[in-house]
Amino acid sequence: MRIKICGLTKEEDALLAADLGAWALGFIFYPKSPRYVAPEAAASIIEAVRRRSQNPPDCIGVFVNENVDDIRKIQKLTGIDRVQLHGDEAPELCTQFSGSIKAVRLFSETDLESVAAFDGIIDYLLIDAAVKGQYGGTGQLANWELAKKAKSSSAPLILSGGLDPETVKAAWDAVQPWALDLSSGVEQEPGIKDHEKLRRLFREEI
Ligand SMILES: O=C(O)c1ccccc1N[C@@H]1O[C@H](COP(=O)(O)O)[C@@H](O)[C@H]1O
Repeated sequence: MRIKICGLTKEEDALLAADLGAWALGFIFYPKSPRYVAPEAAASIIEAVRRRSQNPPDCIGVFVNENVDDIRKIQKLTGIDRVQLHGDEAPELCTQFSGSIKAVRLFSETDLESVAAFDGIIDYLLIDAAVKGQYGGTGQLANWELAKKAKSSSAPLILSGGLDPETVKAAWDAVQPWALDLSSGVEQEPGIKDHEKLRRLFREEI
């Protein structure tokens, strides 16, 4: 099971997720999020993870409708491995970044048409819950039936949205994604991870 742990703001949480075997760690650079982390703080956490982990996970920066120059500045400052574009970014913007993850919220079947436009441009397609007025970190489940249909994309699928240690197995069995992404479902409070929930998650046999 490949797992991304997102919304990290503390070094000890990131180190634990890395030690438990997370495939990727996510840092939210969207100022309106309660999980926002300043780029300087993220840089220090990423440096610690790379120095102290045997097998350092991919470090991913999450952006919402940010401009290309500001994303590049944060990439350079933090050393993130990839960007996750979690807003209304057009395919043209995604072409500016190699190895990107594009998050898509599927409200209905018609939104599947927008997924096709990213074929060949992105490295991973992330399906998140569709909640009007919120870009992510909602704690709501995505529509797994629509997520399954999005697997027709050429990009490997990462399933996200409201997952926690209790729901990951059902999500994995139902959608068979390439990876799962968890944030609020392994928190004590926004931005602070619950170590017991993280341990329970990685004990799940999927
Ligand atoms: O976590 C946030 O606050 C956030 C804000 C804006 C865009 C994305 C955000 N997080 C991403 O949302 C999904 C699902 O989160 P959850 O498991 O439902 O809490 C995940 O990919 C986070 O990276």
